[in-house]
Amino acid sequence: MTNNHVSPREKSIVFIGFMGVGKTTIGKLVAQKLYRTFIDIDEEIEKEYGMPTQQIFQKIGEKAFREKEKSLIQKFCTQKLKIISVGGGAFLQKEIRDICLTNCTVIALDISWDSWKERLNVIIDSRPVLQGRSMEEIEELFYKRQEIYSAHNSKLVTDNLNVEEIADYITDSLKVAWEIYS
Ligand SMILES: Nc1ncnc2c1ncn2[C@@H]1O[C@H](COP(=O)(O)OP(=O)(O)O)[C@@H](O)[C@H]1O
Ligand SMILES: O=C(O)C1=C[C@@H](OP(=O)(O)O)[C@@H](O)[C@H](O)C1
Ligand SMILES: [Mg+2]
Repeated sequence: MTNNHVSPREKSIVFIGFMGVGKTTIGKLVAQKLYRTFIDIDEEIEKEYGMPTQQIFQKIGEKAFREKEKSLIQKFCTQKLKIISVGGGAFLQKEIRDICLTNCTVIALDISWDSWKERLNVIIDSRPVLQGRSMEEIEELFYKRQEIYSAHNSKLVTDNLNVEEIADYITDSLKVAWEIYS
């Protein structure tokens, strides 16, 4: 089942981008502004396993996490009218990229390395992928991952914007696009 036949207005919206760029925060705000249901795929995975991501990686392993990530993305991204934030590693899987791009409007949130590194302290405890890596290794991962985020419908560079400004900009842009295509 796909929902690639649905109108742009009804398509679910998916936020992608590197860990800590703001997908969960912005997704939640955009959902509120558009009166839509918000789904955070990491939160759904955590609910299924009954433990935080950190523990899922430690006790069950990344492979199981990635399988669950794929099946939940398949489940929610084929529904209409949802606002969905996927984890920063989701687009490593081609199947996930295809599901999202076929069924949804994919918005990439981008940030420069200089701005992002200020955020590392806030996020590191809950991001197993970043732990035990040097700053140089994290920087390398940051740039390597940019390739997978290039598969999108639109992109916003978020440097120097607060979360309200970002959510307002995205909401307004979506409304304009929906008017044009209606
Ligand atoms: N535009 C922004 N400016 C400042 N802090 C931000 C911004 N967007 C997100 N944050 C903060 O960065 C951290 C990571 O945000 P989060 O939404 O969890 O990112 P992601 O889901 O992409 O990993 C949170 O503490 C959040 O409050
Ligand atoms: O980039 C990644 O590999 C991951 C990103 C995380 O989500 P956020 O991008 O919301 O931090 C979460 O899915 C998990 O820790 C793995
Ligand atoms: Mg998140």
